[in-house]
Amino acid sequence: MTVHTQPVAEAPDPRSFGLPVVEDGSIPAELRSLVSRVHDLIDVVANTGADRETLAEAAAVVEDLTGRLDVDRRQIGTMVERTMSDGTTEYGTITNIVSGDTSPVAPPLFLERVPGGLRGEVTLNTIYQGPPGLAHGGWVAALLDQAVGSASAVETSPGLTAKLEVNYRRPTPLFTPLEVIGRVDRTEGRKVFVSGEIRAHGEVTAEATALMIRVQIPE
Ligand SMILES: CCCCCCCCCCCCCC(=O)SCCNC(=O)CCNC(=O)[C@H](O)C(C)(C)COP(=O)(O)OP(=O)(O)OC[C@H]1O[C@@H](n2cnc3c(N)ncnc32)[C@H](O)[C@@H]1OP(=O)(O)O
Repeated sequence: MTVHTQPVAEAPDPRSFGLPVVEDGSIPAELRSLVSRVHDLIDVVANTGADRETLAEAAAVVEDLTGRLDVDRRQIGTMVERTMSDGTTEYGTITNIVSGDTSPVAPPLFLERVPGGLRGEVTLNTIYQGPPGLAHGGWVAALLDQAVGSASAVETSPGLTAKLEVNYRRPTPLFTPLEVIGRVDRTEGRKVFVSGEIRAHGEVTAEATALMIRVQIPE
């Protein structure tokens, strides 16, 4: 068995997989603003007590907007290139449901490099509600999957999750800053063993171990 503690490969350029890449700085501020407002809209719509006339008007306005915006769709698999605070270049899928720049559903989770992995902070609203006032377990798993998958990508090279085990230690609250951590524990060829956790008020609410399989880079 070979155990690597150092990066085992250069991060591949997604263009070599035939994927389009946009720089995060080239995403228009107006689009970022729209994404943020639609995120708020989803939360409001899920909880509104507005009267029927207002609801009908809102549905018509949203239908009209949807039609106007449904032009020039990006190619599926479009990636965003960003430079992390330590200078590392990172790639992420632009509509990634957890951290995509243009996904209105994403919390979003932005992760920064720390020794051995990545760390981020996120606060969840009712979009992510499962039990009353608490995060849905599937979303807790999604946050952890993203954190450990991204940690694996920046510490070694990108891969897919082969196995993810989550221990739910405490309920994960909504409207509370959450610390999300992912790290690489060891690598063995294409296998990357990773772990992570979510903390609320410093207490671990969920922890995960996972196995990532690094994708093979085209020659
Ligand atoms: C450039 C692009 C940038 C992208 C940026 C991404 C950012 C990341 C953020 C994303 C975050 C979100 C992340 C997501 O959402 S990833 C999306 C969710 N995951 C998937 O859809 C993955 C589906 N599964 C597969 O595609 C294949 O099974 C994979 C690719 C995983 C392996 O199929 P592949 O044909 O390639 O490999 P192999 O079969 O030769 O196996 C190789 C080795 O691995 C061992 N093994 C395999 N499976 C398991 C298992 N379950 N338990 C234990 N061991 C397992 C196997 O025994 C062998 O070991 P060894 O015999 O060598 O010792």
